[in-house]
Amino acid sequence: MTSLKENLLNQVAETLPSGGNKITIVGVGQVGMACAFSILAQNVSSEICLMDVCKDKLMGELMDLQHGSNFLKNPKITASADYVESANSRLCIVTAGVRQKEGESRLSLVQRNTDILKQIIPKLVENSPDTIILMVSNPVDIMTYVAWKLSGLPKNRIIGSGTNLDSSRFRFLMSQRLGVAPTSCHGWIIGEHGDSSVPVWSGVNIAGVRLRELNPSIGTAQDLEKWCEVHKQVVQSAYEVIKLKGYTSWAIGLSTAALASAILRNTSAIVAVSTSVLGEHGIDKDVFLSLPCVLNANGVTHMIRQILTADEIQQLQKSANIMAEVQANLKF
Ligand SMILES: NC(=O)C1=CN([C@@H]2O[C@H](COP(=O)(O)OP(=O)(O)OC[C@H]3O[C@@H](n4cnc5c(N)ncnc54)[C@H](O)[C@@H]3O)[C@@H](O)[C@H]2O)C=CC1
Ligand SMILES: CC(=O)C(=O)O
Repeated sequence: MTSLKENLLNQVAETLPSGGNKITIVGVGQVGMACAFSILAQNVSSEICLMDVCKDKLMGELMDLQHGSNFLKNPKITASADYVESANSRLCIVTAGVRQKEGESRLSLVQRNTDILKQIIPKLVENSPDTIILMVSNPVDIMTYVAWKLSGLPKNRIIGSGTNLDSSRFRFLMSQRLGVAPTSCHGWIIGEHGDSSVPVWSGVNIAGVRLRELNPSIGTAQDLEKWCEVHKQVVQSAYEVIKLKGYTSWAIGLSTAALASAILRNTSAIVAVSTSVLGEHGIDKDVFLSLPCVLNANGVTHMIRQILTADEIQQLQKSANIMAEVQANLKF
């Protein structure tokens, strides 16, 4: 018997398996779902594959998102615990793993999340050998290094969400002090996404006016206006939000969607992401840290040679040494 579907649709060609902008998100916890929602709501991709080991949660999240399809741009949303479903992904975003408890540092998660990545990264690459991997799981700089080692991919195609989020927090907090929009406050946080992050006070500017020219001690202990508190608040942000609501999610979801957009739309946006920094600013360790990078369909294609002060370089090298020390004790 001919089905209703066959009577309705006269097939004239095959449907392609993928539209070419597929994103796989591994881990459907608070962060993975905030990434998925931001990507779908902003129409960054029309095809999302969700993956997790927790099958009930995976199916629940899948159905809940699918039921909103009518209010989106007709995305194709799938979910599976089998990595075959992730095949042909342009981008794989990894948010799987444990998160900090109240007061716990990101670095304390390192071995637990390394062990989890061993189950994930090789399977992603096997099914999507041309993919770009965007790491979000913490400690993100070290997890990006681990993913690079496990994947065998070139360094330009392994990226960490890094200090794109810290820089956004910095710009928001500056905007609160100055009463102008966050996007009009220009400033970069580089180095570790975490406790040793480096604020580039020498470059902070509004409309090209460098704040250090107006206040030469900005960011230092001598500054009477205590602008250094803004960076302290950035470092404390995650600890504070985790204390209040148990986890952070919306800001990292939005930050990740912006990075995914730069990759899928090949924009060459300049963003602070975690990348291999061996040889940059005198760093002699094989570690991943954030610097302003050009991000496009080939991943990180360039790093910006920021003009840093001697103190900023020293802080960056300190970040690199901390990363190298933790990496030396990792069991792969
Ligand atoms: N880079 C950044 O700026 C940020 C990073 N994070 C990090 O993101 C990670 C996830 O955080 P949340 O989503 O809040 O945690 P969560 O506990 O809500 O979700 C983690 C998910 O990972 C899944 N998972 C665990 N092992 C897995 C495996 N082998 N394969 C597939 N899925 C697996 C779990 O089932 C769970 O659904 C944490 O490491 C957290 O520290 C969180 C916020 C910001
Ligand atoms: C948890 C974390 O890394 C953040 O929100 O910055």
